[in-house]
Amino acid sequence: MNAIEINNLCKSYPLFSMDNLSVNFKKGYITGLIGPNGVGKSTLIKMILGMITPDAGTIRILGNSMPEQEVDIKQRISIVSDDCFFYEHLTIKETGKMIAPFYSHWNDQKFKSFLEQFQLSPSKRVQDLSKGMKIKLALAIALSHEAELLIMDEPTSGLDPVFRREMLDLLADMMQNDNHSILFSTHITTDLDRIADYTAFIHNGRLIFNEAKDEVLERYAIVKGEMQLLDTDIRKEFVGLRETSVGFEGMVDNRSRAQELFGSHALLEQPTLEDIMYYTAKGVSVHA
Ligand SMILES: Nc1ncnc2c1ncn2[C@@H]1O[C@H](COP(=O)(O)OP(=O)(O)OP(=O)(O)O)[C@@H](O)[C@H]1O
Repeated sequence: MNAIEINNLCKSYPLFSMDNLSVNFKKGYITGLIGPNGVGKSTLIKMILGMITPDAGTIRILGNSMPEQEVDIKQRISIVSDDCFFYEHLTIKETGKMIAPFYSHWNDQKFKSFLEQFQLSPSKRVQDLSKGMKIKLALAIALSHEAELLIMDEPTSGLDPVFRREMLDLLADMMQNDNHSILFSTHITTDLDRIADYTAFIHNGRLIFNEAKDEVLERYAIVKGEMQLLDTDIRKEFVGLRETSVGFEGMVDNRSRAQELFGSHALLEQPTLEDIMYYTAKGVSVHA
């Protein structure tokens, strides 16, 4: 069962295009959406949320079609992003009061308890909140109306490491309930190391992979060796390659193939999600 199903989604801007992107995000899991700057993560999330109209393609969320069933969908999802809009002149308490009637499952007790936990004073005005505090407010709202799907666009970028950790723990707790799903777009791949079950990697408007995180980390490998191991054919095996005067370091997307090719002549290491992002973005022409 999928929380989000995207089929043949297209969107073109003068200097960017997403062509026929198809991807499903599984229900009951946390999927991390990763990719370098400007590859289309926010564009994808905004299309999912109906904030941008796709040129073509279909989007289904929790079994319902966007935008046709947007009103029902919005009751069942929560959004946290650093451009969540709040009225600047309202206090936190007034903001909660204003938002509550929009949700049939709003839980005011929960909202108050998150404000306390996040050390947000109800009498403080939105205009006086820091960027990180606004994210905390968005999260308190998001977690207070029994949403089944939480969509987060770069939620941790304005947060200090202490609250970031606290937030990741909260999300992990939320996942104890099988009915919940999270789509979490971020540059901070270490956050995903901690909590993501699946990782979807987008590059230049294309989906590179959407797989269980642990399988991705096992499939890819960093290969380190001496320059004489490289020839034209071997170079083509690399997703990304970085050469120095003393040797090379590159990434392949098939660890078993690399083991066959290099045997004990090269060192194979497990990459991090950040390595995978770096080498895929840079390609084979990286020189140190
Ligand atoms: N309204 C727009 N008009 C023209 N180009 C746009 C518009 N919105 C986004 N773009 C372009 O589309 C591309 C993808 O942008 P998007 O914000 O989706 O990237 P991103 O992967 O979320 O990046 P980041 O990680 O930096 O937030 C970028 O090249 C951006 O300049």
